[in-house]
Amino acid sequence: MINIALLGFGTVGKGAYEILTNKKDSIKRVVGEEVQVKKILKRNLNFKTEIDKSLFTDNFEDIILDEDIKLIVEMTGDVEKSYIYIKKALNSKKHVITANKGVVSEYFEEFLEIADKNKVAFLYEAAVAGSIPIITPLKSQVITNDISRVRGILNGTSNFLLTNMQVRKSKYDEILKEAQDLGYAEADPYDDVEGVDALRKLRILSTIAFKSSIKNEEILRRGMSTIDLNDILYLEKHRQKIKLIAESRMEDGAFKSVVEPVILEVGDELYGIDGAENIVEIYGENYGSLSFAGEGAGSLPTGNAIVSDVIDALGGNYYPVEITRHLENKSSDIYAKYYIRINRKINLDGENWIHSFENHEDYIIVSTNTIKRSFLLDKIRELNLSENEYFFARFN
Ligand SMILES: NC(=O)C1=CN([C@@H]2O[C@H](COP(=O)(O)OP(=O)(O)OC[C@H]3O[C@@H](n4cnc5c(N)ncnc54)[C@H](OP(=O)(O)O)[C@@H]3O)[C@@H](O)[C@H]2O)C=CC1
Ligand SMILES: N[C@@H](CC=O)C(=O)O
Repeated sequence: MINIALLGFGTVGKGAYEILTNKKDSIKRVVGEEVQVKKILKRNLNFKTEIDKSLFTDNFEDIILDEDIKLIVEMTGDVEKSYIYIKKALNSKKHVITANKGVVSEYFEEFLEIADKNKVAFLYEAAVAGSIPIITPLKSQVITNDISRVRGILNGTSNFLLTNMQVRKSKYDEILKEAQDLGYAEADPYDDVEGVDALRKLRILSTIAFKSSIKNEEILRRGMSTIDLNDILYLEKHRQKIKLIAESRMEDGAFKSVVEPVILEVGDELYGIDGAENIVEIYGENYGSLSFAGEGAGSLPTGNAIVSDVIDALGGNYYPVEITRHLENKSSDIYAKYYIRINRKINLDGENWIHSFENHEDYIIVSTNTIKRSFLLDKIRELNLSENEYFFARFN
Protein backbone atom coordinates (compact mmCIF):
# COMPACT_ATOMS: atom_id res chain seq x y z
CA MET A 1 0.00 0.00 0.00
CA ILE A 2 1.30 3.47 -0.91
CA ASN A 3 -0.13 6.31 1.15
CA ILE A 4 -0.62 9.73 -0.32
CA ALA A 5 -2.15 13.01 0.90
CA LEU A 6 -4.26 15.60 -0.87
CA LEU A 7 -3.93 19.30 -0.06
CA GLY A 8 -7.22 20.91 -1.08
CA PHE A 9 -10.59 19.32 -1.71
CA GLY A 10 -12.32 21.73 -4.06
CA THR A 11 -13.05 21.37 -7.79
CA VAL A 12 -9.73 19.67 -8.61
CA GLY A 13 -9.27 17.84 -5.30
CA LYS A 14 -12.66 16.17 -5.58
CA GLY A 15 -12.05 15.19 -9.21
CA ALA A 16 -8.68 13.64 -8.36
CA TYR A 17 -10.13 11.79 -5.37
CA GLU A 18 -12.98 10.39 -7.46
CA ILE A 19 -10.61 9.03 -10.11
CA LEU A 20 -8.17 7.63 -7.52
CA THR A 21 -11.12 5.81 -5.92
CA ASN A 22 -12.93 4.63 -9.04
CA LYS A 23 -9.76 3.51 -10.83
CA LYS A 24 -8.08 2.00 -7.76
CA ASP A 25 -7.66 -1.44 -9.32
CA SER A 26 -6.19 -0.32 -12.64
CA ILE A 27 -3.85 2.09 -10.83
CA LYS A 28 -2.73 -0.77 -8.57
CA ARG A 29 -1.98 -2.95 -11.60
CA VAL A 30 0.38 -0.30 -13.02
CA VAL A 31 1.96 0.98 -9.81
CA GLY A 32 2.27 -2.48 -8.27
CA GLU A 33 0.61 -1.52 -4.98
CA GLU A 34 -2.67 0.04 -3.93
CA VAL A 35 -2.56 3.84 -3.76
CA GLN A 36 -4.50 5.08 -0.77
CA VAL A 37 -5.44 8.64 0.23
CA LYS A 38 -4.46 8.77 3.91
CA LYS A 39 -5.09 12.45 4.66
CA ILE A 40 -6.80 15.44 3.05
CA LEU A 41 -5.94 19.01 4.06
CA LYS A 42 -8.70 21.62 4.09
CA ARG A 43 -9.17 24.94 5.86
CA ASN A 44 -12.78 24.49 6.80
CA LEU A 45 -13.65 21.15 8.39
CA ASN A 46 -17.26 22.05 8.97
CA PHE A 47 -18.75 20.70 5.75
CA LYS A 48 -20.86 17.84 4.41
CA THR A 49 -19.25 14.92 2.57
CA GLU A 50 -19.97 11.31 1.73
CA ILE A 51 -16.40 10.23 2.42
CA ASP A 52 -14.81 9.30 5.73
CA LYS A 53 -14.52 12.53 7.74
CA SER A 54 -11.53 11.19 9.69
CA LEU A 55 -9.41 11.59 6.53
CA PHE A 56 -9.65 15.38 6.80
CA THR A 57 -7.33 17.66 8.71
CA ASP A 58 -6.69 21.38 8.84
CA ASN A 59 -3.15 20.84 10.13
CA PHE A 60 -0.37 20.33 7.58
CA GLU A 61 1.86 18.84 10.31
CA ASP A 62 -0.40 15.75 10.32
CA ILE A 63 0.77 15.15 6.77
CA ILE A 64 4.36 16.31 6.68
CA LEU A 65 5.33 14.45 9.85
CA ASP A 66 3.71 11.22 8.69
CA GLU A 67 6.52 9.11 7.26
CA ASP A 68 4.04 6.69 5.70
CA ILE A 69 2.88 9.40 3.31
CA LYS A 70 5.10 9.13 0.24
CA LEU A 71 3.46 11.69 -2.02
CA ILE A 72 1.43 14.85 -1.67
CA VAL A 73 -0.90 16.38 -4.23
CA GLU A 74 -1.20 20.15 -3.83
CA MET A 75 -4.52 21.57 -5.11
CA THR A 76 -5.20 24.54 -2.81
CA GLY A 77 -4.55 27.51 -5.11
CA ASP A 78 -2.95 29.34 -2.15
CA VAL A 79 0.44 30.47 -3.48
CA GLU A 80 2.07 31.52 -0.20
CA LYS A 81 1.06 28.48 1.84
CA SER A 82 1.63 26.00 -0.96
CA TYR A 83 5.17 27.32 -1.46
CA ILE A 84 5.90 26.27 2.12
CA TYR A 85 3.99 22.97 1.82
CA ILE A 86 5.75 21.98 -1.40
CA LYS A 87 9.23 22.85 -0.14
CA LYS A 88 8.70 20.98 3.10
CA ALA A 89 7.33 17.96 1.29
CA LEU A 90 10.21 17.80 -1.21
CA ASN A 91 12.75 18.26 1.56
CA SER A 92 11.04 15.42 3.46
CA LYS A 93 11.62 13.27 0.37
CA LYS A 94 7.95 13.09 -0.55
CA HIS A 95 6.99 13.29 -4.24
CA VAL A 96 4.95 16.39 -5.07
CA ILE A 97 2.22 16.80 -7.68
CA THR A 98 0.55 20.19 -8.08
CA ALA A 99 -2.17 21.86 -10.15
CA ASN A 100 -1.15 25.28 -8.93
CA LYS A 101 0.36 27.31 -11.79
CA GLY A 102 0.57 30.31 -9.48
CA VAL A 103 3.14 28.67 -7.25
CA VAL A 104 4.89 26.73 -10.04
CA SER A 105 5.39 29.82 -12.18
CA GLU A 106 6.78 31.80 -9.21
CA TYR A 107 9.18 29.14 -7.89
CA PHE A 108 9.68 26.74 -10.80
CA GLU A 109 13.49 26.54 -10.84
CA GLU A 110 13.71 26.37 -7.03
CA PHE A 111 11.28 23.44 -6.85
CA LEU A 112 13.05 21.60 -9.67
CA GLU A 113 16.35 21.97 -7.85
CA ILE A 114 15.00 20.79 -4.48
CA ALA A 115 13.23 17.81 -6.06
CA ASP A 116 16.40 16.89 -7.92
CA LYS A 117 18.52 17.16 -4.76
CA ASN A 118 16.10 14.94 -2.84
CA LYS A 119 15.63 12.51 -5.74
CA VAL A 120 11.85 12.80 -5.73
CA ALA A 121 9.35 13.73 -8.42
CA PHE A 122 7.95 17.22 -8.85
CA LEU A 123 5.19 17.08 -11.48
CA TYR A 124 2.61 19.71 -12.55
CA GLU A 125 0.77 18.41 -15.64
CA ALA A 126 -2.56 19.71 -14.27
CA ALA A 127 -1.14 23.22 -13.88
CA VAL A 128 -1.05 23.76 -17.66
CA ALA A 129 -4.12 23.32 -19.87
CA GLY A 130 -6.23 21.16 -17.52
CA SER A 131 -6.78 17.69 -18.93
CA ILE A 132 -4.28 17.98 -21.79
CA PRO A 133 -1.09 15.94 -21.45
CA ILE A 134 1.38 18.59 -22.59
CA ILE A 135 4.17 18.81 -20.01
CA THR A 136 5.24 15.18 -20.44
CA PRO A 137 5.20 15.27 -24.28
CA LEU A 138 6.98 18.63 -24.30
CA LYS A 139 9.73 17.38 -21.96
CA SER A 140 10.20 14.44 -24.30
CA GLN A 141 10.13 16.56 -27.49
CA VAL A 142 12.92 18.88 -26.32
CA ILE A 143 15.27 15.89 -26.21
CA THR A 144 15.08 15.42 -30.00
CA ASN A 145 14.00 18.86 -31.23
CA ASP A 146 14.88 22.50 -30.95
CA ILE A 147 11.48 24.06 -30.27
CA SER A 148 11.02 27.37 -32.09
CA ARG A 149 7.50 28.30 -31.05
CA VAL A 150 4.79 27.46 -28.54
CA ARG A 151 1.32 28.81 -29.11
CA GLY A 152 -2.00 28.08 -27.49
CA ILE A 153 -5.27 28.86 -25.84
CA LEU A 154 -4.35 28.21 -22.24
CA ASN A 155 -7.29 29.56 -20.26
CA GLY A 156 -10.66 27.82 -20.26
CA THR A 157 -12.63 30.59 -18.55
CA SER A 158 -11.76 33.35 -21.02
CA ASN A 159 -12.33 31.04 -23.98
CA PHE A 160 -15.69 29.99 -22.53
CA LEU A 161 -16.57 33.68 -22.24
CA LEU A 162 -15.52 34.54 -25.79
CA THR A 163 -17.35 31.57 -27.32
CA ASN A 164 -20.57 32.12 -25.41
CA MET A 165 -20.65 35.86 -26.03
CA GLN A 166 -20.46 35.05 -29.73
CA VAL A 167 -22.83 32.09 -29.87
CA ARG A 168 -25.47 33.15 -27.34
CA LYS A 169 -24.94 36.90 -27.61
CA SER A 170 -25.11 36.86 -23.81
CA LYS A 171 -23.62 39.41 -21.46
CA TYR A 172 -20.05 39.09 -20.21
CA ASP A 173 -20.98 39.07 -16.48
CA GLU A 174 -23.65 36.40 -16.95
CA ILE A 175 -21.22 34.01 -18.69
CA LEU A 176 -18.43 34.68 -16.22
CA LYS A 177 -20.78 33.69 -13.40
CA GLU A 178 -21.53 30.46 -15.29
CA ALA A 179 -17.80 29.72 -15.67
CA GLN A 180 -17.40 30.25 -11.93
CA ASP A 181 -20.33 27.93 -11.16
CA LEU A 182 -18.81 25.26 -13.40
CA GLY A 183 -15.57 25.43 -11.40
CA TYR A 184 -13.47 26.75 -14.33
CA ALA A 185 -12.49 30.13 -12.92
CA GLU A 186 -9.68 30.94 -10.50
CA ALA A 187 -10.53 32.15 -6.98
CA ASP A 188 -10.01 35.64 -8.41
CA PRO A 189 -11.31 35.58 -12.01
CA TYR A 190 -9.19 38.66 -12.76
CA ASP A 191 -6.38 36.14 -13.37
CA ASP A 192 -8.45 34.39 -16.04
CA VAL A 193 -9.80 37.37 -17.95
CA GLU A 194 -6.70 39.55 -17.71
CA GLY A 195 -4.38 36.85 -19.06
CA VAL A 196 -2.47 36.28 -15.80
CA ASP A 197 -3.36 32.60 -15.65
CA ALA A 198 -2.43 32.04 -19.32
CA LEU A 199 0.82 33.94 -18.78
CA ARG A 200 1.81 31.68 -15.87
CA LYS A 201 1.17 28.62 -18.02
CA LEU A 202 3.11 30.13 -20.92
CA ARG A 203 6.04 30.81 -18.57
CA ILE A 204 6.15 27.11 -17.63
CA LEU A 205 5.82 25.88 -21.23
CA SER A 206 8.36 28.36 -22.62
CA THR A 207 10.95 27.55 -19.97
CA ILE A 208 10.74 23.85 -20.78
CA ALA A 209 10.53 24.39 -24.55
CA PHE A 210 13.42 26.87 -24.86
CA LYS A 211 15.57 25.42 -22.04
CA SER A 212 15.94 28.88 -20.53
CA SER A 213 14.23 30.42 -17.48
CA ILE A 214 11.51 32.65 -18.87
CA LYS A 215 9.96 34.43 -15.92
CA ASN A 216 6.40 35.73 -15.49
CA GLU A 217 7.57 39.35 -15.57
CA GLU A 218 9.32 38.84 -18.93
CA ILE A 219 6.06 38.08 -20.75
CA LEU A 220 3.87 40.86 -22.18
CA ARG A 221 0.20 40.66 -21.28
CA ARG A 222 -3.14 42.13 -22.24
CA GLY A 223 -6.46 40.62 -21.13
CA MET A 224 -9.87 40.44 -22.78
CA SER A 225 -12.12 41.97 -20.12
CA THR A 226 -12.80 45.20 -22.06
CA ILE A 227 -14.21 43.33 -25.05
CA ASP A 228 -17.86 43.96 -25.88
CA LEU A 229 -20.41 42.38 -28.15
CA ASN A 230 -19.77 45.02 -30.84
CA ASP A 231 -16.22 43.69 -31.30
CA ILE A 232 -17.39 40.11 -31.57
CA LEU A 233 -20.25 40.90 -33.98
CA TYR A 234 -18.06 43.12 -36.15
CA LEU A 235 -15.42 40.40 -36.55
CA GLU A 236 -18.04 37.68 -36.99
CA LYS A 237 -19.24 39.54 -40.11
CA HIS A 238 -15.73 39.04 -41.51
CA ARG A 239 -15.75 35.34 -40.43
CA GLN A 240 -13.13 36.13 -37.78
CA LYS A 241 -12.97 35.17 -34.10
CA ILE A 242 -11.08 36.61 -31.14
CA LYS A 243 -9.19 34.29 -28.83
CA LEU A 244 -6.90 35.00 -25.89
CA ILE A 245 -3.67 33.55 -27.27
CA ALA A 246 -0.44 32.82 -25.42
CA GLU A 247 2.60 32.63 -27.64
CA SER A 248 6.37 32.39 -27.29
CA ARG A 249 8.69 32.23 -30.24
CA MET A 250 12.40 32.15 -30.89
CA GLU A 251 13.78 34.80 -33.25
CA ASP A 252 17.48 35.34 -33.96
CA GLY A 253 18.52 33.52 -30.81
CA ALA A 254 16.20 35.53 -28.53
CA PHE A 255 12.65 34.90 -27.34
CA LYS A 256 9.45 36.92 -27.66
CA SER A 257 6.49 36.10 -25.41
CA VAL A 258 3.06 37.62 -25.22
CA VAL A 259 -0.47 36.85 -24.04
CA GLU A 260 -3.16 38.97 -25.71
CA PRO A 261 -6.40 38.84 -27.70
CA VAL A 262 -5.72 37.73 -31.27
CA ILE A 263 -8.03 37.78 -34.31
CA LEU A 264 -8.09 34.44 -36.10
CA GLU A 265 -9.27 33.53 -39.59
CA VAL A 266 -11.17 30.37 -40.55
CA GLY A 267 -8.53 27.72 -41.20
CA ASP A 268 -6.33 28.61 -38.25
CA GLU A 269 -6.06 25.54 -36.05
CA LEU A 270 -7.04 27.60 -32.99
CA TYR A 271 -10.19 29.01 -34.66
CA GLY A 272 -12.37 26.02 -33.76
CA ILE A 273 -11.24 25.69 -30.15
CA ASP A 274 -14.36 26.78 -28.29
CA GLY A 275 -15.79 26.85 -24.79
CA ALA A 276 -13.53 25.70 -21.97
CA GLU A 277 -11.36 23.78 -24.43
CA ASN A 278 -7.63 24.55 -24.63
CA ILE A 279 -5.00 23.82 -27.24
CA VAL A 280 -1.20 23.87 -27.27
CA GLU A 281 0.90 23.81 -30.45
CA ILE A 282 4.60 23.14 -30.36
CA TYR A 283 6.82 23.75 -33.37
CA GLY A 284 9.86 21.47 -33.57
CA GLU A 285 12.69 21.18 -36.06
CA ASN A 286 11.79 17.60 -37.00
CA TYR A 287 8.19 18.37 -37.90
CA GLY A 288 5.99 21.38 -38.58
CA SER A 289 3.95 21.40 -35.44
CA LEU A 290 2.25 19.08 -32.98
CA SER A 291 -1.09 20.05 -31.45
CA PHE A 292 -2.62 18.95 -28.19
CA ALA A 293 -6.25 19.85 -27.50
CA GLY A 294 -8.83 19.03 -24.86
CA GLU A 295 -10.72 20.32 -21.87
CA GLY A 296 -8.73 23.06 -20.17
CA ALA A 297 -10.52 23.17 -16.83
CA GLY A 298 -13.02 21.39 -14.63
CA SER A 299 -13.08 18.75 -11.92
CA LEU A 300 -12.60 15.39 -13.66
CA PRO A 301 -10.54 16.72 -16.61
CA THR A 302 -8.01 18.30 -14.25
CA GLY A 303 -8.27 15.45 -11.75
CA ASN A 304 -7.30 13.12 -14.58
CA ALA A 305 -4.06 15.02 -15.19
CA ILE A 306 -3.32 14.86 -11.46
CA VAL A 307 -3.80 11.09 -11.30
CA SER A 308 -1.61 10.56 -14.39
CA ASP A 309 1.15 12.43 -12.56
CA VAL A 310 0.62 10.35 -9.40
CA ILE A 311 1.10 7.18 -11.46
CA ASP A 312 4.20 8.58 -13.21
CA ALA A 313 5.76 9.78 -9.94
CA LEU A 314 5.22 6.45 -8.18
CA GLY A 315 6.47 4.54 -11.21
CA GLY A 316 9.53 6.78 -11.59
CA ASN A 317 8.41 7.63 -15.14
CA TYR A 318 9.22 11.26 -15.71
CA TYR A 319 11.64 13.35 -17.74
CA PRO A 320 13.84 16.06 -16.27
CA VAL A 321 13.52 19.75 -17.16
CA GLU A 322 16.78 20.95 -18.66
CA ILE A 323 17.64 24.61 -18.30
CA THR A 324 20.89 24.93 -20.16
CA ARG A 325 21.07 28.52 -21.40
CA HIS A 326 20.03 32.11 -20.86
CA LEU A 327 18.08 33.63 -23.73
CA GLU A 328 17.74 37.34 -24.37
CA ASN A 329 14.19 38.72 -24.10
CA LYS A 330 13.09 40.61 -27.24
CA SER A 331 9.39 40.72 -26.37
CA SER A 332 9.38 44.51 -26.59
CA ASP A 333 10.22 44.13 -30.30
CA ILE A 334 6.88 42.72 -31.45
CA TYR A 335 5.43 44.15 -34.70
CA ALA A 336 1.91 43.41 -35.93
CA LYS A 337 -1.33 44.83 -37.32
CA TYR A 338 -4.00 45.60 -34.75
CA TYR A 339 -7.75 46.06 -34.48
CA ILE A 340 -8.84 48.82 -32.07
CA ARG A 341 -12.33 49.80 -30.96
CA ILE A 342 -12.55 53.17 -29.21
CA ASN A 343 -15.72 54.40 -27.51
CA ARG A 344 -14.99 58.01 -28.40
CA LYS A 345 -15.14 59.99 -31.62
CA ILE A 346 -11.53 60.77 -32.37
CA ASN A 347 -10.20 62.25 -35.56
CA LEU A 348 -7.28 60.12 -36.75
CA ASP A 349 -7.12 61.65 -40.27
CA GLY A 350 -3.63 61.81 -41.68
CA GLU A 351 -2.13 59.40 -39.11
CA ASN A 352 0.16 57.18 -41.17
CA TRP A 353 -0.08 54.20 -38.78
CA ILE A 354 -3.82 53.87 -39.48
CA HIS A 355 -4.83 51.48 -42.25
CA SER A 356 -8.61 51.91 -42.09
CA PHE A 357 -11.12 53.76 -39.99
CA GLU A 358 -14.89 53.25 -39.51
CA ASN A 359 -17.32 55.55 -37.75
CA HIS A 360 -20.10 53.81 -35.84
CA GLU A 361 -22.82 55.40 -33.75
CA ASP A 362 -21.02 55.49 -30.39
CA TYR A 363 -17.58 54.24 -31.26
CA ILE A 364 -14.94 53.98 -33.95
CA ILE A 365 -13.13 50.92 -35.31
CA VAL A 366 -9.59 51.26 -36.51
CA SER A 367 -7.23 48.82 -38.13
CA THR A 368 -3.56 49.67 -38.13
CA ASN A 369 -0.71 49.12 -40.51
CA THR A 370 2.12 46.96 -39.17
CA ILE A 371 3.38 48.81 -36.10
CA LYS A 372 5.49 48.12 -33.06
CA ARG A 373 3.32 46.93 -30.14
CA SER A 374 4.86 49.51 -27.81
CA PHE A 375 4.05 52.26 -30.35
CA LEU A 376 0.38 51.23 -30.17
CA LEU A 377 0.45 51.41 -26.37
CA ASP A 378 2.08 54.89 -26.56
CA LYS A 379 -0.64 56.10 -28.94
CA ILE A 380 -3.36 54.77 -26.63
CA ARG A 381 -1.69 56.57 -23.70
CA GLU A 382 -1.51 59.80 -25.73
CA LEU A 383 -5.24 59.59 -26.39
CA ASN A 384 -5.81 59.50 -22.63
CA LEU A 385 -8.34 56.68 -22.87
CA SER A 386 -9.59 54.99 -19.74
CA GLU A 387 -9.34 51.18 -19.64
CA ASN A 388 -13.05 50.73 -20.38
CA GLU A 389 -13.00 53.03 -23.40
CA TYR A 390 -11.10 50.77 -25.75
CA PHE A 391 -10.28 47.22 -26.76
CA PHE A 392 -7.49 46.03 -29.00
CA ALA A 393 -6.54 42.72 -30.55
CA ARG A 394 -3.69 41.63 -32.81
CA PHE A 395 -4.38 40.35 -36.31
CA ASN A 396 -2.70 36.97 -36.57
N1 LIG B 1 -10.62 24.55 -11.35
C1 LIG B 1 -9.96 24.13 -12.43
O1 LIG B 1 -10.55 23.77 -13.46
C2 LIG B 1 -8.48 24.07 -12.40
C3 LIG B 1 -7.76 24.52 -11.31
N2 LIG B 1 -6.41 24.43 -11.31
C4 LIG B 1 -5.66 24.84 -10.13
O2 LIG B 1 -5.91 23.91 -9.10
C5 LIG B 1 -5.86 24.55 -7.82
C6 LIG B 1 -7.16 24.30 -7.08
O3 LIG B 1 -8.23 24.84 -7.82
P1 LIG B 1 -9.75 24.51 -7.45
O4 LIG B 1 -9.88 23.11 -7.07
O5 LIG B 1 -10.53 25.04 -8.58
O6 LIG B 1 -9.96 25.44 -6.17
P2 LIG B 1 -11.14 25.39 -5.12
O7 LIG B 1 -11.27 26.77 -4.59
O8 LIG B 1 -12.32 24.72 -5.70
O9 LIG B 1 -10.57 24.46 -3.96
C7 LIG B 1 -9.50 24.80 -3.15
C8 LIG B 1 -9.39 23.81 -2.02
O10 LIG B 1 -8.18 24.06 -1.33
C9 LIG B 1 -8.43 24.32 0.04
N3 LIG B 1 -7.50 25.35 0.48
C10 LIG B 1 -7.32 26.57 -0.02
N4 LIG B 1 -6.33 27.22 0.63
C11 LIG B 1 -5.89 26.36 1.57
C12 LIG B 1 -4.90 26.43 2.56
N5 LIG B 1 -4.16 27.51 2.72
N6 LIG B 1 -4.70 25.36 3.36
C13 LIG B 1 -5.46 24.26 3.21
N7 LIG B 1 -6.41 24.11 2.28
C14 LIG B 1 -6.63 25.16 1.47
C15 LIG B 1 -9.87 24.75 0.12
O11 LIG B 1 -10.32 24.42 1.42
P3 LIG B 1 -11.72 24.90 2.01
O12 LIG B 1 -12.75 24.22 1.17
O13 LIG B 1 -11.70 24.40 3.39
O14 LIG B 1 -11.73 26.40 1.88
C16 LIG B 1 -10.50 23.92 -0.99
O15 LIG B 1 -10.81 22.64 -0.49
C17 LIG B 1 -5.57 26.02 -8.12
O16 LIG B 1 -4.20 26.24 -8.03
C18 LIG B 1 -6.05 26.19 -9.57
O17 LIG B 1 -5.37 27.22 -10.23
C19 LIG B 1 -5.70 23.91 -12.37
C20 LIG B 1 -6.35 23.46 -13.46
C21 LIG B 1 -7.80 23.54 -13.59
N1 LIG C 1 -8.99 29.01 -14.32
C1 LIG C 1 -8.31 28.12 -15.20
C2 LIG C 1 -8.42 26.72 -14.68
C3 LIG C 1 -7.44 25.83 -15.30
O1 LIG C 1 -6.26 26.05 -15.30
C4 LIG C 1 -8.92 28.20 -16.59
O2 LIG C 1 -10.01 28.75 -16.73
O3 LIG C 1 -8.27 27.71 -17.53
